[in-house]
Amino acid sequence: MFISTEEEQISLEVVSQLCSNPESLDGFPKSTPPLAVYMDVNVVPEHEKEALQRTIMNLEGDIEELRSELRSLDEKRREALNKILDLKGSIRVFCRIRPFQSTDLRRTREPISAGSDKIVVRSAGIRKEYDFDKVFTQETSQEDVFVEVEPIIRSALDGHNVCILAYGQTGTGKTFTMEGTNDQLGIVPRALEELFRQASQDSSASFNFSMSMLEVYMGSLKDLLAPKPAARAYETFSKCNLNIQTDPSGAVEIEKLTDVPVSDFNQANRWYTRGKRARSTSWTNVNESSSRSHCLTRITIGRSWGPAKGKTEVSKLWMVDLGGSERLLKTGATGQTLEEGKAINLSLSALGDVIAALKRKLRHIPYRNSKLTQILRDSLGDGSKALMLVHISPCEEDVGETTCSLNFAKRVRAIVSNRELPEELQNLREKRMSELHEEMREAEEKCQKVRNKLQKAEFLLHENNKLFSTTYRVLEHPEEMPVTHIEDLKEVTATPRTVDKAVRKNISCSLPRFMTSTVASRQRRSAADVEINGSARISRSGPRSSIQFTGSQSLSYSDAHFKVILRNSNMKSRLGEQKNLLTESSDCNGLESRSSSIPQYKKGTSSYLNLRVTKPHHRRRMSNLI
Ligand SMILES: Nc1ncnc2c1ncn2[C@@H]1O[C@H](COP(=O)(O)OP(=O)(O)OP(=O)(O)O)[C@@H](O)[C@H]1O
Repeated sequence: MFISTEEEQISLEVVSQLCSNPESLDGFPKSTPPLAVYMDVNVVPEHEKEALQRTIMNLEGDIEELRSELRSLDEKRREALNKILDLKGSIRVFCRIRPFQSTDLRRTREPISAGSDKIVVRSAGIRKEYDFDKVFTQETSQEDVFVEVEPIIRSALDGHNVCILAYGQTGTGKTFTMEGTNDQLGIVPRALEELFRQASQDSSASFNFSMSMLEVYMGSLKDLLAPKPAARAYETFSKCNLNIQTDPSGAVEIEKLTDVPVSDFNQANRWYTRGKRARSTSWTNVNESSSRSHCLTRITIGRSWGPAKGKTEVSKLWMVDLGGSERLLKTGATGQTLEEGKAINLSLSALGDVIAALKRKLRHIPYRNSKLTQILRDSLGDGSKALMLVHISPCEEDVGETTCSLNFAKRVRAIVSNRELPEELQNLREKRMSELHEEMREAEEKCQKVRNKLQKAEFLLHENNKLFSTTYRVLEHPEEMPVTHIEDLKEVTATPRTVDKAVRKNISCSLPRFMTSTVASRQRRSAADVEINGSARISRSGPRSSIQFTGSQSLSYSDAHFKVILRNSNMKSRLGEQKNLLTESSDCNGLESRSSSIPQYKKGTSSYLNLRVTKPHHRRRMSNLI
């Protein structure tokens, strides 16, 4: 700490030395051996600084270890989840039955009966059974549906391409399942929320998200998040006919498709609402129902992990509300409606072919047969996960459509159901499944424990770093000094002007004329004072370091010892003993350059020198002054 007067800045180090050795004031400096003056002074002893540095280093080491432990646990959890999903099948098919509605013709006999993974249809004396990975009955809530969907969303965060498709006859609840309503949110908004929630909890990786929405209508692609003029009018549709590109690695990109970065759920949800609005208004010239097209929402997930988050990978989560499947003969569609129906049926049939080929592990997968399958190519193939939700109506009059949808599901499922496996294999599969679930649960539990430890260690590191920087940086940058220091400094610097003007006047008078302050120097000084006071105000509102200086460690100009020193220096000035030294140091250049011309015994030890030298980095604990 140093003290600033009108004409001199006096190191408190000198004050400290002098106060602890009052005799040195007499005949100073020639009558006493040179005092040891520490030019590089710190408020806190060096060993405390080192201890704090050691603590910080240890904490940094701990954090690195915890992070790597978290990474390997997360890797275990990912592997287990992946195996579970693979065992369950990388393409899974669920069925959801829409509840009866007031507009439905209710018959006493209901053609559909449901089990947890089975649907039975009875119609015209024929009974047909369909197996599913999961069946959602009319009572199933949106939340219960999402619980089953959630693991596949986690899998998208883990780096897999994922595709969730809602399939079914018009009016069976595809949009209800995907979008939902304001009070019964569907899969898309829930998935967006879940992605951001899980990403924020995953400290083993960092994530960034972007979002696109497009519509496939009669084989053409339309960007739903494009700037408004391009999205509004039907005439501009052709301009929105985007091209699908596939690179040699098989990754699909849609040329010029708007891809907006989204940083939180609210932002993503706003874009989603905008895309839905664009979908519902964009085709009003062409058709009245949005079910004439497929609506695709894509979330691109960038994941960085590993040491220094150096590894990155990108995955895609597609959520698709497919166009309604129709039996064209039954609806008696003609003209444009007939063409739309044909286009939808063709693309749905192409989708069925692709999924069935993938299920059967065929060598040729017919992706090229429709725009829809070209777009989803890299999210339906190897290493990706797909979930199809087939929607059916509970009504008797829709039983034909229902059977078509269930047959489609049977085809894409294309696996031997668990019940059809030999008992031994069934048991093995079940056993492996429960082992994997246990592995995953354990890994998740451990992850949580490590995460808690990591949080604590990071908090401690932050606090120690704060302590270090407030303590040691302040020593070098007094303007950043915590409030108690500032108060001390203010007391020391302000008091002379208000309390001890006479002392300053004496000092000033004792100096040769060329050493006294000019108008400009006074202006500079008052500007600096304003800065110090300003800093003090700012610092007061900021957090305080846990290392605080006590009142006893401050020194003011009203301090008796200090006045003695000032008087003494004043007296010596009057005697002209300082003249040479003061002249030498008055250029305010570095001490090094001056010291060469100073006799050895005065180098770094002369209190005279210190009385004159301004060394803003110098601070000294004041407790030994008292
Ligand atoms: N599980 C459900 N619970 C409550 N209401 C539902 C459910 N499924 C569908 N509905 C209601 O049924 C009606 C038709 O649903 P929706 O529009 O989602 O069908 P869709 O298959 O998307 O039709 P389209 O193919 O024409 O787009 C809506 O009013 C919707 O709210």
